[in-house]
Amino acid sequence: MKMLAESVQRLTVLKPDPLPLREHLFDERAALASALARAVAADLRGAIARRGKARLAVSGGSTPRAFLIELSKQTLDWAHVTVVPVDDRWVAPDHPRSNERLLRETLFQGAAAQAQLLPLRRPAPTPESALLPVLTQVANEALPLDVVVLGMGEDGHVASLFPDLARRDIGLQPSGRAPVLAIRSAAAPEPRITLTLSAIFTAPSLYLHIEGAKKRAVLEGAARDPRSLLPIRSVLSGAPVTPQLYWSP
Ligand SMILES: O=C1O[C@H](COP(=O)(O)O)[C@@H](O)[C@H](O)[C@H]1O
Repeated sequence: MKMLAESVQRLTVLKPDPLPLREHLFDERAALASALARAVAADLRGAIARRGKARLAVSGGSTPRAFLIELSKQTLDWAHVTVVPVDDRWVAPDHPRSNERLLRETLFQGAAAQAQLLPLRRPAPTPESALLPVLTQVANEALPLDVVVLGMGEDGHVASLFPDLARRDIGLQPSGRAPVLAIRSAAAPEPRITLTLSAIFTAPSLYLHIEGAKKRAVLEGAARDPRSLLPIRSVLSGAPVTPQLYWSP
């Protein structure tokens, strides 16, 4: 495994707005996937040791596939782990764009299939019509989280919190009241459902899993610019813990 560097850095030169970020940089995606899986598994074991259960929220999309497969191979008491996607697309669970499908195909394999999956998507026509039962179940069974692994789109979105988010007052507030939000975005081809930052920020371990030079430039731009309205900036500026960046080209 090659790791280029690991350090705690402040990713801005614009004072007074230092944004702490602990960086784990790799030159290969496979090395990143196994290192991140080991780190997340250690956090989950710690949570199970402390309180008998662990709650994990993971991102969807294309980036986390190798990491989720590596995580499924980690030895831990999976029967005491609850997994919730940080967001999902409002499509059938067998649809190629379903984040729930990604989780079932990758993480929920072998011993890890004993974990409890808490899907965000329901067999209802719209995310708005299912919001109350989903929100209630997330609040009761998934929060507070122990570990969150957030991806990021090239437009700076995290989970399904897009730059054109209408309800920034709910989705991006560090201590908002609603843990779940229904999403309609011009950037997304389908309706979505997502955890809000107030739900994400309940976790004492927050990882950013970001791959590629373009996404890194977006991240660093958002970290440098205090006026940035990108959702990733709200993560960096609002997180109550130091986010850990796992990055590879
Ligand atoms: O739509 C989504 O996008 C982001 C980033 O996805 P990627 O394909 O660029 O890795 C992801 O984190 C989120 O969970 C997903 O629903």
